Amino acid sequence: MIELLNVCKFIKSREVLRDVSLSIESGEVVGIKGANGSGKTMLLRSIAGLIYPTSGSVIVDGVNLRESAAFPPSIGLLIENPSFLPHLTGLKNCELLASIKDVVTNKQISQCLMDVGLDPQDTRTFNKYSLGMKQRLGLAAAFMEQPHVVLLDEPTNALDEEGIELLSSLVRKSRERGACIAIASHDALVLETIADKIYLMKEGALQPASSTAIPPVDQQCAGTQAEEAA
Ligand SMILES: Nc1ncnc2c1ncn2[C@@H]1O[C@H](COP(=O)(O)OP(=O)(O)OP(=O)(O)O)[C@@H](O)[C@H]1O
Repeated sequence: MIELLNVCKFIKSREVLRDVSLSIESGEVVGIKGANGSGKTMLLRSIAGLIYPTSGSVIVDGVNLRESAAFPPSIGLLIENPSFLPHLTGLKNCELLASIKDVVTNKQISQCLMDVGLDPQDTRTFNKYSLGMKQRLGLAAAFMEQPHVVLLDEPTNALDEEGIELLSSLVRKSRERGACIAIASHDALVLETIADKIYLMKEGALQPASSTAIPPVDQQCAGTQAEEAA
């Protein structure tokens, strides 16, 4: 479980997170939307233990990140541009990353590449990948160890329709196995499709997003009739 309590973060006297409280349960997908520079990435970075709050606390799977100076024990991250070694293939890059924890087999890594629509046998090196292929590889790396916490920053960047479908399927499967998932995205439609709850980040403060859903047809008619009557 992820729990943020009254998190404030100042960077050079600028408040980039303002009294943010948020909890994400196991098996829950939380979407975060908001304007450029509103603080979405900062929020994800604080959950990942990449920045510490100036005040307040971030507790991930029972670990208070600031107190223990630790990273969350089981985490998959796609934050900003995924960086890989340019002269290795996608498969080799993932195998190298996986060797750090050594919790997945090469067969599972190949399967994860296929799950994002990449060919594990592709001999092209990362520097020959298209933007969308790079993004897909970033997603494969984030999901390959089946982490309990998954943080995705703009995961639909550069993805085509098929890529977005595959991403949605990976998110659904992770939710089913009980992962806590946070997704920051400008793509409101994708968030509405895959998130259980959606929040709006505004100038560092987090608030529940008002629904942008189209009202049911009968209500639309009622509205039109009322306008006509008036
Ligand atoms: N390395 C940094 N040093 C200082 N301030 C930073 C740094 N990175 C981001 N900021 C500031 O933190 C605030 C929040 O930035 P953040 O990257 O979280 O926004 P965002 O909502 O993810 O935006 P976008 O939609 O453009 O990705 C902005 O005011 C930004 O200028």
